Amino acid sequence: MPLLSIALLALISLSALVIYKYLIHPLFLSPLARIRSAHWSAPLSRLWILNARRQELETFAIHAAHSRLGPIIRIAPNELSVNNVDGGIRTIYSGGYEKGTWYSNVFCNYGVSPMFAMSKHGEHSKRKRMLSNVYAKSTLQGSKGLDAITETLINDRLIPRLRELGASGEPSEFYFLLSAIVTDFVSSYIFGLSQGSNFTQDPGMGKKFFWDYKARQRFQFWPQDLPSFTRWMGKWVVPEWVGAANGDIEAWVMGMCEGAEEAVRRAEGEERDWPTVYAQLRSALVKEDSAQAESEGKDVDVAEIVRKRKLDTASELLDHTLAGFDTSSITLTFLAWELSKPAHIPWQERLRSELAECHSKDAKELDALPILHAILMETLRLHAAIPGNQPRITPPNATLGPYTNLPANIRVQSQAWSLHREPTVFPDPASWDPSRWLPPTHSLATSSEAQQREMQRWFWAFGSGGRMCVGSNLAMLDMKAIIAGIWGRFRTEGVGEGKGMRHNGGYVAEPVGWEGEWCLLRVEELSSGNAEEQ
Ligand code: HEM
Repeated sequence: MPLLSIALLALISLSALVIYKYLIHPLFLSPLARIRSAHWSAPLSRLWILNARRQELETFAIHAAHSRLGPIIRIAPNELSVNNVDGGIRTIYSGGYEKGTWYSNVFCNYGVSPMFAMSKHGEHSKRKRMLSNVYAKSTLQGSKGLDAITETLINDRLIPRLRELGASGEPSEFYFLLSAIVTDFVSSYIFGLSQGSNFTQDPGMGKKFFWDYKARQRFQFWPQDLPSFTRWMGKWVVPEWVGAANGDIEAWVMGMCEGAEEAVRRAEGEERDWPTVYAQLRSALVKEDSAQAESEGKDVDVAEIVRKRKLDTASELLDHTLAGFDTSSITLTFLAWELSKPAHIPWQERLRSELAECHSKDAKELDALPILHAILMETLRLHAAIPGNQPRITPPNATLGPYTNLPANIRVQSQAWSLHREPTVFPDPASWDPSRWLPPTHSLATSSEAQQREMQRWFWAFGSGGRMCVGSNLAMLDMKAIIAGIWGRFRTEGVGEGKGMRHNGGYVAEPVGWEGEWCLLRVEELSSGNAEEQ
């Protein structure tokens, strides 16, 4: 056979193979071919979804596609999005579907994975068992240390700061203020009040951290979705200053860890200065490594274990600090904005009356207030801080809704944005209406008991299953304390058109801002009534 014919034959075979692999199989033969596509190109390439992710518009693109095509859609050759509870989030997030590398590509600190980024179930659940107890509702509500932290943060930091802002007569940026107070809250519980941040009284430091964090977040797409390409392109896609900002955050958290370690060694002082989460993780890691050393017949050296585990500890607690700061500040900023709209002033007044009736304002009592709870739940629904995709990887022979025998290693994702806008569950889903969450016996309630149960099943602000938010109870507690601290004695009013309060359409939905402003509010201190300290 002449050489030319052999080459031609090879070329034809290669072309046939390429056509089969990249056209015929994904379009007609793949088990995913039965599933409706969000975009004509989705069965053939990831370009459409990657482009939406790069522009941080994915959440909206996926939502529009679900609204058109139903609860299970194909968004790339090997990627699905699912917007359903039964046959959807209940299957995907209740075990068996691992996290994959999407999280570990960016959520590693000091080069070490915290539990959030651990891809395998075994190591993740071991770490989660070490920490769940300090974040349990009963632990938090019974913690004298947290009680004292709350009192200091609200009475000595937040209220005086609001008073200053009110007295100035100028509108104030609430995104900064709320970021500062939630960071102080979460870092004080983790590391102890004296070791935690004090951004509320030092807004300059708070802003530095805020901008370092934004730098870290803005370039996440590249290493997260295109890790090999990013390694190859380096600073051409992720500028060097992002690494520097990240380094500053790591150094700051390491400083808090070192302060907490000293507090543990001193083992005395006020309850509010005890580093609850740090001490718990330290003791669990020491226990684990001591057992290992004993089983190998070696001496146990606690100081050496603490030194060896320094980065594991810091990485875990950096993640909790950032998770607590970012999500709660976004939620509270949207809440402040909603409550300050002229149409929602009646909700502000109802909240104030409810708070006036509540005397001790301890965590348990605040938790039981229906209006406060309804306002927060409605904000978490409409303005979920993590409304974007939470990807997982299918195990072999997975079943999702009517689709059986799905292959392993398919990326599947759900998003709170769409679950929370399901009109059959949340009527008039685009409107902020706390009354839907009020108990059916309340005079302003609009949902029956059965509707409330259904809303709870679809409510996904904190995720679900084994990877659900470990800090959800702390978040609810600190946000309720902050809301009570503000609207118990201050009135707020929106300034301008709120153009900055549009959601980002990525994994996290912070308000995107407009000309350097997010949520500008005017604050006024009320002279009477609810002015008791917490
Ligand atoms: C409004 C406040 C909060 C919201 C809306 C929120 C939301 C979430 C969501 C949706 C997840 C699952 C994410 C995923 O799998 O992709 C998550 C996980 C997590 N959150 Fe939160 N969170 C909040 C506050 C906090 C706080 C205060 C902490 C601090 C302790 C925290 C620590 C974590 C951690 C460590 C995980 C990973 C859990 C695991 O891997 O098992 N979060 N959060």
